[in-house]
Amino acid sequence: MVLAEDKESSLVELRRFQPKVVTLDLGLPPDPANASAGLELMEEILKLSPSSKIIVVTGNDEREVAMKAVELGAYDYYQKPIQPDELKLIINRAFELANLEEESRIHRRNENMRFHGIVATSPKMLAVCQKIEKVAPTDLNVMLEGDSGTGKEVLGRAVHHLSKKESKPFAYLNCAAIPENLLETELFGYDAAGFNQGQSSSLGKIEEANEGTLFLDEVGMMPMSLQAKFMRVLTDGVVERVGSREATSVTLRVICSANSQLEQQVQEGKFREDLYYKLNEINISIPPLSERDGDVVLIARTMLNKFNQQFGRNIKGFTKAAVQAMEAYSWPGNVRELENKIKSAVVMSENTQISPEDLQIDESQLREMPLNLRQVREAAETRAIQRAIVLADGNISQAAKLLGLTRPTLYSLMDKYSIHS
Ligand SMILES: Nc1ncnc2c1ncn2[C@@H]1O[C@H](COP(=O)(O)OP(=O)(O)OP(=O)(O)O)[C@@H](O)[C@H]1O
Repeated sequence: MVLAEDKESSLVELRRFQPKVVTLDLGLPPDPANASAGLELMEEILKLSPSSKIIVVTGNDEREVAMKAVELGAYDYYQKPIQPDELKLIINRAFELANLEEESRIHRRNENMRFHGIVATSPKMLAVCQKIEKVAPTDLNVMLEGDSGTGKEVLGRAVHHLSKKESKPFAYLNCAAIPENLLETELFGYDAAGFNQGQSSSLGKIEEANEGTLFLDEVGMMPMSLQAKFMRVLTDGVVERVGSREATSVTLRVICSANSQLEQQVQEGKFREDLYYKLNEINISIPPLSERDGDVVLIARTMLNKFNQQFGRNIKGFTKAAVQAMEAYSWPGNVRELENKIKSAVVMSENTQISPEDLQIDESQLREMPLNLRQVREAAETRAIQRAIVLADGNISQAAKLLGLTRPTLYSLMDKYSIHS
């Protein structure tokens, strides 16, 4: 419990402690008989800490003032003389409500963060998630472009789960992982009747995905001969299995992933232009991890929890030096590399906190920092704010406290740097 005797000291304590519940006697010095200073203070408290529950304490004959306070945002009022047991009851109820509201805020935020397995807080990735939400319900084909390990597959699956086809099949095929001669049967299926080799017929991924979504990973690796055949599936809506002349109707939405060289492949005649445009109805470009301010630490913490559970470990967090190293590292292998480094650190570390050595970060890959002072300051402020928000689990009051700022100042900085909680 924190006590304050006047307006100034109560505002100082409020900034320091961000209390969940405040009891406020409206009769403040220097004129305790007049409630107007008390009401003004109440409004200031609510501006600084909107989630605080304020219980105003008024004189016995000040019911009207009490009602006015409630109208202005007080949670409840209590008329003197004080009966400790009664007041305690009201205070306990206020704490319960404040806790419930906080839980629900955390829950809502976690829901947002767990956007189908995608952990993100950076403006760039939040913009990608917004695009995905927008495009998912349309039936347009989507091309996800980005470097290896940036999360194209998880995002592709999110498109399917957010689409009208969620309850329909989702079939996945990695065009780079299957030898060229087997890719055709994987994709189009196989009809044993056309051959005499004792093999049984099989359904291809196209038919498997019928009425749902087909995800083609690394579509740029599809050989030219199959590109022509696949283009026919998309334009005519029919598929013929290898060894068969019979055409089966299919309706498909295709999501594919590609690296940044696909457009060049098209220019060089190595990938069909018509297929490229058919698959690229919507293009979503996924930024490398090094361009996602604040994501590294957030993803690292999420993965630490996941691997602690998976491997029965109890590593508490990251040392300051580890956080700095993670932020300065360029992550050429993107999220997959981060995932692997955290996994190996969780399994191997002998410490309670993960150190830079546990992460085996290659120091030659640490990024150079800019020299321009404004840029340095802005980047540092952005990172510090994002880190504080992550450490405070999204609680802005808590984050402001960690940063030594007031909530309104933090909000205006978040606005300035387009940081979302
Ligand atoms: N934003 C994210 N939050 C949490 N996990 C992620 C995120 N992005 C990727 N991952 C994880 O990182 C790993 C690599 O992601 P994914 O396979 O989707 O990348 P990719 O771009 O398809 O890679 P590649 O091009 O090499 O196939 C996966 O284990 C995935 O779950």
